[in-house]
Amino acid sequence: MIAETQGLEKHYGAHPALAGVDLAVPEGTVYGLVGPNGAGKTTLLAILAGLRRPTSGEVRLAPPRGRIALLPDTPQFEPWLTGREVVALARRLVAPGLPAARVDRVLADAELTGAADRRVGGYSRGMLQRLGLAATVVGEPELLLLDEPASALDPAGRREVLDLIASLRGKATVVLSSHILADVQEVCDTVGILREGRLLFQGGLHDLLVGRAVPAYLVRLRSPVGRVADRLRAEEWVAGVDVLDDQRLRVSVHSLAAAEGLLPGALAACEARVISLYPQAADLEDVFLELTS
Ligand SMILES: Nc1ncnc2c1ncn2[C@@H]1O[C@H](COP(=O)(O)OP(=O)(O)OP(=O)(O)O)[C@@H](O)[C@H]1O
Repeated sequence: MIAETQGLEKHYGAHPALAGVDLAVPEGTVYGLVGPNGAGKTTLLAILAGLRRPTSGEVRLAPPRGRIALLPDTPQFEPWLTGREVVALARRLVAPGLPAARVDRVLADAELTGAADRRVGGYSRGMLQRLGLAATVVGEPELLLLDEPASALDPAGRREVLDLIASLRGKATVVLSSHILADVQEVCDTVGILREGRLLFQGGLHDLLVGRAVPAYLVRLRSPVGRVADRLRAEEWVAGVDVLDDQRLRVSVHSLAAAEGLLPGALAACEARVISLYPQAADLEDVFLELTS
């Protein structure tokens, strides 16, 4: 593990923001810390970064402090500096030994080459977030802590930041916090679900999704769906059928593997004219609701 905590607690006055967190971040993963507002995500990241002291519990970090970088949720830069100056300053502070050419390299990775000599006071939110990432990775940290890196951005800005984070896989370990579950599902391989200062689940995204939310098939038909829905409901391997509109059915099943063999035959038996048939993977949002409700 590159980062671990044991029995971590943080109280603000009498309020327990973290109530016994055993975090385990495997090296090389993109770890998504998810939870609703106030769950304790920022507090946990700030403790890992050494910016806040825990009330009790242990923190074990494999890299030295200098190889750990935190990007806060709304990075602030002096507005009169240019993007290049911001990143150059970060390099001089955290990794003076690295070649200066690295500044241009990370600016290019963040797609800021064209804007590098403009003052950051005129940057959009998405550009500021990408600049923050560039300034965070310029020192080649081993562990990157990103607090809500994409949450405040529009879809295009989020896309760019998520792509940038995905490109870090294999180069560094990333822990990012988010309350946007689709982002976490897309970019993370390990997930920790935090609620009211407690980890409700921690492990591989795949392990979380498999066997939790009910698996289902989305079936699109050219023929009327009502009769087919009634026939399928009678099958014991079918958990339920929702009629979504006059062409589409959502067929929930007990096991995708069993349904793979049985559903085509059942549709053929009703002489249904099938346009498409898709398995619907469980969604982090469903599982999150199931775990936190
Ligand atoms: N400096 C502080 N003083 C007092 N209470 C605090 C402080 N910082 C956080 N809290 C409280 O601790 C709890 C956890 O806050 P934290 O910011 O860590 O959660 P979060 O999951 O990051 O939430 P958000 O998504 O809203 O940023 C919240 O109830 C918050 O009000």
